[in-house]
Amino acid sequence: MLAVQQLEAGYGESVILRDVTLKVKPGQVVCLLGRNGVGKTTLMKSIMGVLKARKGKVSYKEMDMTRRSPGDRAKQGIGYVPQGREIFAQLSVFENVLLGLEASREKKREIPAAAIAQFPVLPTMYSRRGGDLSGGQQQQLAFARALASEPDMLLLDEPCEGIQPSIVDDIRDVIRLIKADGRTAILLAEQSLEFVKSVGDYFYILEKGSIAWEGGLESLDDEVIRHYLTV
Ligand SMILES: Nc1ncnc2c1ncn2[C@@H]1O[C@H](COP(=O)(O)OP(=O)(O)OP(=O)(O)O)[C@@H](O)[C@H]1O
Repeated sequence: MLAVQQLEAGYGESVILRDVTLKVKPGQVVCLLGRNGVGKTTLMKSIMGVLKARKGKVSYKEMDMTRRSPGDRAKQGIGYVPQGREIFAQLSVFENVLLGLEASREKKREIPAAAIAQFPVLPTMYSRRGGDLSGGQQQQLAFARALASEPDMLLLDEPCEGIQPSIVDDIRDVIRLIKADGRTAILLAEQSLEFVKSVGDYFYILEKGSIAWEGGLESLDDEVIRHYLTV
């Protein structure tokens, strides 16, 4: 479904990602792990097209996306919940969700019920400004905005960062529901091992901008964790 091949990307003079190759199959939850600053967000941005690849290829559903715009990638069915959420503070909660509809493949007028079903608090806040919501509520809004386009691939960049435990549990439930439904694949960058182990099917570990390890849940043992993830 998603294939990243020998990707190189960076900022200005600095090369951050080198020779990154990974795959996400339909319906799979693939987790991207690694210590702070190894390049997880840079990889997410490169897959979404917010950051241009310098070398290598990003393909989605067998289509070469490497030179396509982020909007184009969204229209092909890639949803993105960026790190830090990037809610439009001055727009209302409703307008923020509507922005997700803009990315839909077909021109839809109504927010799909499934996009907000897991976040019942959001409709009660539709007229409030996005910037007035708490961090956890903003994260729910970022999910709803991404789900409004009914993506079949969802990029989640550290969705639990700075979020209170009850909302983390809600996010876990949403990911599990998406997984059980089987229609949307997920690439999840996350620091919390406990969280990724509870939802992930397959794991990649980034170290200094390259894939240093990959494997299934059973092989993500204490030795791997100590070697690549312990700070
Ligand atoms: N806009 C930018 N300009 C220059 N360098 C950047 C920029 N964004 C990130 N970097 C650098 O790229 C490297 C990788 O950062 P990135 O945010 O991708 O890592 P990460 O694994 O997502 O880290 P974290 O878990 O802390 O979010 C870091 O050294 C960071 O300082």
